[in-house]
Amino acid sequence: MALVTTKEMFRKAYEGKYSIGAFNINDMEIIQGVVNACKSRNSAVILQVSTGALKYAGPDYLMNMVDAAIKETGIDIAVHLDHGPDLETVKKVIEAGFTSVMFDGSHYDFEENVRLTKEIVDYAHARGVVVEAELGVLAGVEDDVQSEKHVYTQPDEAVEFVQRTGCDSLAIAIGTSHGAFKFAGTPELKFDILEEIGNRLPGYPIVLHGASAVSQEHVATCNQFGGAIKGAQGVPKEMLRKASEMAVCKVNMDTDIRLAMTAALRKFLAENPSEFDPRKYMGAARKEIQKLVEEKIDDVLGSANSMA
Ligand SMILES: O=C(CO)COP(=O)(O)O
Ligand SMILES: O=C[C@H](O)COP(=O)(O)O
Ligand SMILES: [Zn+2]
Ligand SMILES: [Zn+2]
Repeated sequence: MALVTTKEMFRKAYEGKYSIGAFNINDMEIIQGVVNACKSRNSAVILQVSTGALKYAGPDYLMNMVDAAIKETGIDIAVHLDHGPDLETVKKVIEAGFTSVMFDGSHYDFEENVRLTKEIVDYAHARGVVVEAELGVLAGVEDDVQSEKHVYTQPDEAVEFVQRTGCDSLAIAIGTSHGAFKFAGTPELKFDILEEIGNRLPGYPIVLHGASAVSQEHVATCNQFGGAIKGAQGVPKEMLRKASEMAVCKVNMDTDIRLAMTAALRKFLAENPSEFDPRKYMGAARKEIQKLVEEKIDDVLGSANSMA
């Protein structure tokens, strides 16, 4: 049982052809739902914190809840900064005890991304913290930057980028995007790019952002009980499974947690109109998150017993 970096997790995941789930955390119920599922499956996990979550909950609240989760469950947990924008934020979370940071320089040009990422890597490695970087741009809104089209990661650039920066893992763009509306038509991912990067960087862990599957059941439940979420579509489970068997070692999911939580809350409150005890409705949300994460481990990630 420990607070760990992702180093050993990724080594085992790569060899075992599975991936580790990286779930965004914002409050206690999300943390508990996720780690209870991981405990029940004996799975390692990454809990990741966006700058929005840092603002909402604060690094110390989140870190102390994660410490409690480790104590309670005994599972291996890495605490990771998601889409870190600058060195200042990186310094702040390392100070709070995070074991892994992402620097997202994907919206800079290649040379600037290399330079800034290298600076973060030097700072983090000197403190025993690992670094995820990003190359290529996901379509949609990312880090407050809107991109109409995917800018797929070029395998040549990926190899050069990893060699020059020394980053520990790399997020690539192969057609996924953030949020609940990933594809207008038939879902398609560029597996040829992932395959080539995997061949050119053997043993190197690749990260897939925007990897929520968007449960149609959760969307339907939201809509049945007062929601208005139209045309939501995620990455098909089989594609995520395939990516996990390839070089992808970290699968990022936030939207799926949001949908599970919202569906459970809407349903509970609609069906129990006289109830106003937060422990009842937040408890229902926590339970739904746990069920979601257990299904992820079983059907998508393949990370059960990764603690053994
Ligand atoms: O990539 C993510 C966080 O970095 C989350 O992606 P989703 O929006 O698909 O859940
Ligand atoms: O990549 C983005 C994550 O889904 C986090 O979203 P957020 O910035 O709204 O917390
Ligand atoms: Zn980005
Ligand atoms: Zn992301």
